Amino acid sequence: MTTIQPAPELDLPAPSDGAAVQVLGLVKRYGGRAVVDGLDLDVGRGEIFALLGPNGAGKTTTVEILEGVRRRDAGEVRVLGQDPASAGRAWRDRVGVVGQTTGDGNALTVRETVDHFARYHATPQDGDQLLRAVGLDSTAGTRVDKLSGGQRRRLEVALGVQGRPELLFLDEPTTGLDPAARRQFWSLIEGLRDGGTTIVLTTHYLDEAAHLADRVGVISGGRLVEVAPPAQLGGALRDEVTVRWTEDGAVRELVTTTPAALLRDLLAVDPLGELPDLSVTRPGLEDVYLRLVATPEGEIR
Ligand SMILES: Nc1ncnc2c1ncn2[C@@H]1O[C@H](COP(=O)(O)OP(=O)(O)OP(=O)(O)O)[C@@H](O)[C@H]1O
Repeated sequence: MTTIQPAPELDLPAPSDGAAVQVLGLVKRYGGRAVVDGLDLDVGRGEIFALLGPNGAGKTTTVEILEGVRRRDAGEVRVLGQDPASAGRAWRDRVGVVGQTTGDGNALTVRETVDHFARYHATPQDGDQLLRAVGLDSTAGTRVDKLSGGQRRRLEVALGVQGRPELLFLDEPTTGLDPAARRQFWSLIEGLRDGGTTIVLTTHYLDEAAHLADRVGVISGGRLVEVAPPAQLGGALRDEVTVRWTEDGAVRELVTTTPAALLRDLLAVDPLGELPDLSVTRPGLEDVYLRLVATPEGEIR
């Protein structure tokens, strides 16, 4: 059985004030088609912000523009107070990036890789501490091309936080990790947040967004359709309760914002009657999310 250890403490930068990310009217087009289409976004310092959205919604494009590795066609972007399109080396040192996994390996060991990349940072994390934090201390002598997919992902996360970034971008960080490794990763991220690091992550896992994020932004068709703390996502949609029961052998279903009144009305028809198989269900995060990203025709955008 795998024991989930709390992530060891990392040595982190002191938090500073002001917004970490400010985006206004961001547009990115490919071949005349806007894949990011007037996106506005603010992320506060010290916040964990999760971008959720279906395949092709524009998450990676947005995050890569914020990282300064993709050009935008229009809009204002400030990341740690600077425009990433023109920011220099000193800014790059303050930003950590963990992109979508490449699956590439090399003949260096895990430890050699960590030591190699340490040279690129002014004040890198201690290598032993870093490998312990991502659960790779017992794999330090293994060649990178011999790692499992999940172990490689841990190494990529280690390299992303090695320079003690003030702001960390994580693109689908736990894709390919087993449940225990995901939990360990979550505690690593919480440790970073507790130390003052701002984190912007993209994910397809609703439980991950619900567990980690202070706020979730739902992106669909290149626009942010909603931003809220996970428990408040969907606003009024959350009040739409589904009441189900069986009547004359058939399942009946009604959606209402006033379930008590509906039940009173149903029982008033036959006060001594029963409502077999009665259930009253509030929508979960997944129901709300699917409604937010659906087109008026009910398809996923
Ligand atoms: N270099 C490119 N040239 C042309 N189209 C692109 C390019 N990169 C991305 N796209 C298109 O832009 C749209 C948004 O892609 P993006 O990768 O940002 O989506 P995503 O929300 O990250 O999706 P996923 O969840 O699948 O990773 C998609 O339709 C994609 O095909």
